[in-house]
Amino acid sequence: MTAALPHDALPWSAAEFEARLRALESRYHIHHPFNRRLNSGALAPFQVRGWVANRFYYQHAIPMKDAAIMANCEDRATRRRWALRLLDHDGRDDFAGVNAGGIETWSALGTAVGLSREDLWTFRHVQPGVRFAVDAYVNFARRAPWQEAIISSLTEMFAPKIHADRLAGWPSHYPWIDASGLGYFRSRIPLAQRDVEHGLEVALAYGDTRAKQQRAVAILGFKLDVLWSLLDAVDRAYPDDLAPELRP
Ligand SMILES: O=C(O)c1cc(C(=O)O)c2c(n1)C(=O)C(=O)c1cc(C(=O)O)[nH]c1-2
Repeated sequence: MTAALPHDALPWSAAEFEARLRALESRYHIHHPFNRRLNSGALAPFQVRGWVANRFYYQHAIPMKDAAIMANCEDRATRRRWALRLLDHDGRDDFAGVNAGGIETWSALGTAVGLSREDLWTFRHVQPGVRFAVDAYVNFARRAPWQEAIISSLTEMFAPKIHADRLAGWPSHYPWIDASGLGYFRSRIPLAQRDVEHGLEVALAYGDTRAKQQRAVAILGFKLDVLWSLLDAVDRAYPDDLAPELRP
C-alpha cells in the first residue's frame, strides 16, 4: 500500500492552478516603469523609437522560438495548431491571399515612429541586455520539453490589455505617430486570445502533479523576467537627457 500524500503535495485543482498562473500578472511588464511612461504619454519621440527598435528583436525571434517548440514536439495535433504561430509572424502568400505577418506589421510601426527599415533590420539600436533576454527565451524553447516551452508563452494571457492601452492612449499622447502604424497592436488582441486558449490547455494537461504545477509557475516567472529585463535595458539606454547625437 502506498502512503497517502501529504495534503500540500496534492495537485491544485485546474481552477486553482490557472488562478496561480494568472496571479503572476503582478510581475508583467505592463507594470514596468518604462511601460508606465510609454503608455502615459511621458516619452519623447527618440525614447519611443528606441523601444520600437529594441522590441523588434523580440518580434523577429518569436517565430524562431515557435519553430524550436515545433522541432521538439512529437504530437502532430499540437504541431498543426502551433504552425499557425509561425505564419502569424512571418506572414504567408497562398490561395487565401497575402498576409504580411506580424514582423512586417511591426516594421510598419517602425516607419510610423520615424525609423528607417535599416534602423530596424540591422538591429543597430538593439541593446546587449535586450539581446540576452530574448536569446534566453529562444534558448529555453530549444532546450525544454515542448509543453514547458509552451507554458513560457503564457505571458500572452496579459498582453491584450497592454495592446489595448496603446491603442487607446497613443493617438492622443503621440499624435506625431501615424495611426496606420498601430495595426500590429490591433491584430494581436484576437491572436493572443486564441494562443492563450491553446497554451492553457497544454499547461493544464502538463500540470498533473503539484511539482509540475509549481514548475509551470516558475517557468512563467522566468518568461516574465525576460520581458522585464528587456524593458530594464531599454529604460537604461534612453534616459531623458541622452545626448542628441545618440538618439535613434
Ligand atoms: O507587446 C507586448 O507587450 C507583448 C507581449 C508578449 C508577451 O507577453 O509575451 C507578446 C507580444 N507582445 C506579442 O506581440 C507577441 O506576438 C507575442 C508572442 C509571444 C510568445 O511568447 O509566444 N508573446 C508575445
